[in-house]
Amino acid sequence: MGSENHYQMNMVKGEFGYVLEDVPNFTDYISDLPTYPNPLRSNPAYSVVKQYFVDIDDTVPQKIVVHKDTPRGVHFRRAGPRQKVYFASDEVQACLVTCGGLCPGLNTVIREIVHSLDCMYGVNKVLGINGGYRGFYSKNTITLTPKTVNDIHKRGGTILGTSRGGHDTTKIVDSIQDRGINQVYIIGGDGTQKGAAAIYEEIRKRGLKVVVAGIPKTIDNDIPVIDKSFGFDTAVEEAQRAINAAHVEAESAENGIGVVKLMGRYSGFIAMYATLASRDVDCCLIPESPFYLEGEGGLFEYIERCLKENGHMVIVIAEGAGQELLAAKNEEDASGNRLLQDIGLWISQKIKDHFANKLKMLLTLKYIDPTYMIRAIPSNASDSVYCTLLAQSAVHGAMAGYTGFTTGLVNGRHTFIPFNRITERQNKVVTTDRMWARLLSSTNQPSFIGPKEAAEIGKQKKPTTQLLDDEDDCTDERAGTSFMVTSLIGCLSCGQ
Ligand SMILES: Nc1ncnc2c1ncn2[C@@H]1O[C@H](COP(=O)(O)OP(=O)(O)OP(=O)(O)O)[C@@H](O)[C@H]1O
Ligand SMILES: O=P(O)(O)OC[C@H]1O[C@](O)(CO)[C@@H](O)[C@@H]1O
Ligand SMILES: [Mg+2]
Repeated sequence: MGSENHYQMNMVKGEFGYVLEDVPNFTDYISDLPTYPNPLRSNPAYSVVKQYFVDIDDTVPQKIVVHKDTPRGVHFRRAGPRQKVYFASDEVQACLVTCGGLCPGLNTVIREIVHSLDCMYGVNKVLGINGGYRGFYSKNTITLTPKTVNDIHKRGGTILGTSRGGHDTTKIVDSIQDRGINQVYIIGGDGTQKGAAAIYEEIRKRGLKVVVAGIPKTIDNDIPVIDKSFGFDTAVEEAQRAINAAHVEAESAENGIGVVKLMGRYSGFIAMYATLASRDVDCCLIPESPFYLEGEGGLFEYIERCLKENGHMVIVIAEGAGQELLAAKNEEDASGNRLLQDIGLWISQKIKDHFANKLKMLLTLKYIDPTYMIRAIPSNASDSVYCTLLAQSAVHGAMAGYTGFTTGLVNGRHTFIPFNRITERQNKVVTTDRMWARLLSSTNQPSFIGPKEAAEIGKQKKPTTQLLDDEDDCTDERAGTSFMVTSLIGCLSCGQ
């Protein structure tokens, strides 16, 4: 076994190409810390469960499809309760913060962290940071108890409020120190996890016994490594209502077209899965697959064909699709994310103009933008269970002295993932993988790839049985989970 220690990740190498990308622990930078038996041992609910505690050597492979001679590859530490903990119950002062955009399930995660700390570990000092990162140094905190958070999972949004921008590492860590906080739970997307990594690094530099635990939140499902993010199933489910409405409108009119815009700034997962689930969608446009309007193989030609054949059609478009076709806006939000133009409105106008002016064809187009309505609802049943398990994993990890980690589901198992693995790239739909092919074959839409480009892609293609090893390939395979979408279709990223 060899090992390399970095601030954000401890890499342990074993035999047969085994690699453990381990998360930091207090023991990496603080010596002689006292430990305590896990209070769950005497908890009537859990004490009877056989093998309740996770073995120190349990790890979860990132790739589950292997050949007999392939290296064992990257593994992550399995989440779950440990025999020993690094905090006495009355020593813990925890805090929770939510950052970035809204997502179904935020309140469920908040509730479950507060409840897990209390019911499992007897921790009852928990603060809520108001209004995202800037709340650490510019707002009052709120006290969170099992009673005050008891019903919040039934509501959308976040009871703590959220914001973009305002991440000031020094001020945040000063505030953590001043308030005597020693467990920080940070719920948010890719930007938030980058901010959490900076907070963890500063805490470590100061040598503080303070856990930084991330819970990945992204309605767009744009966080890599994990099987999927909470709220995604809910978003796909809720999107069906908008697609159904668009279909009803389109079907009821002569040459009816329904256009539905769904969220997905850089990743078109919601649009892709909502399309696959619906069966009423004739065309799905996502940021990862550039498209064009005019000429052979273009969108207008396809629309004309659909209208001739069926008399109506439904188009789903992700908000980040086709942005290159619009005049650049060059504006950013407070976190530095590029502000997008309304592609749904733009494309609706283009379609109307084309059919009225060029083809002199009468059509009825209805544009539906349900994006914020979808984001604002509470989590559905399967996401609620997922949120609960993520929250419990974060609490178990924190109590066991792990820090600088994000909790996440990898191949259906809960794991602790180093921040740098979560923040180094974005999860995107891979248009050369099977899932996008399934979508194209289900809608019959053009691939918008010219014959020349297709030949190029064909040349680059690896043999079909080759296992995927480099970072652009699918690293998100998962075992069948009980979740609605994943269990039916497989890997969200690559469609294996
Ligand atoms: N590179 C970074 N370093 C430190 N903080 C960051 C960084 N990127 C973003 N943040 C902070 O993280 C918070 C959330 O970031 P952002 O608005 O990009 O949302 P997000 O977490 O990516 O969620 P989503 O994009 O899903 O809405 C903001 O307060 C922002 O200042
Ligand atoms: O309007 P806001 O709050 O900046 O959020 C919009 C963005 O947030 C997201 O929902 C991600 O959280 C994106 O899909 C979307 O582009
Ligand atoms: Mg983001």
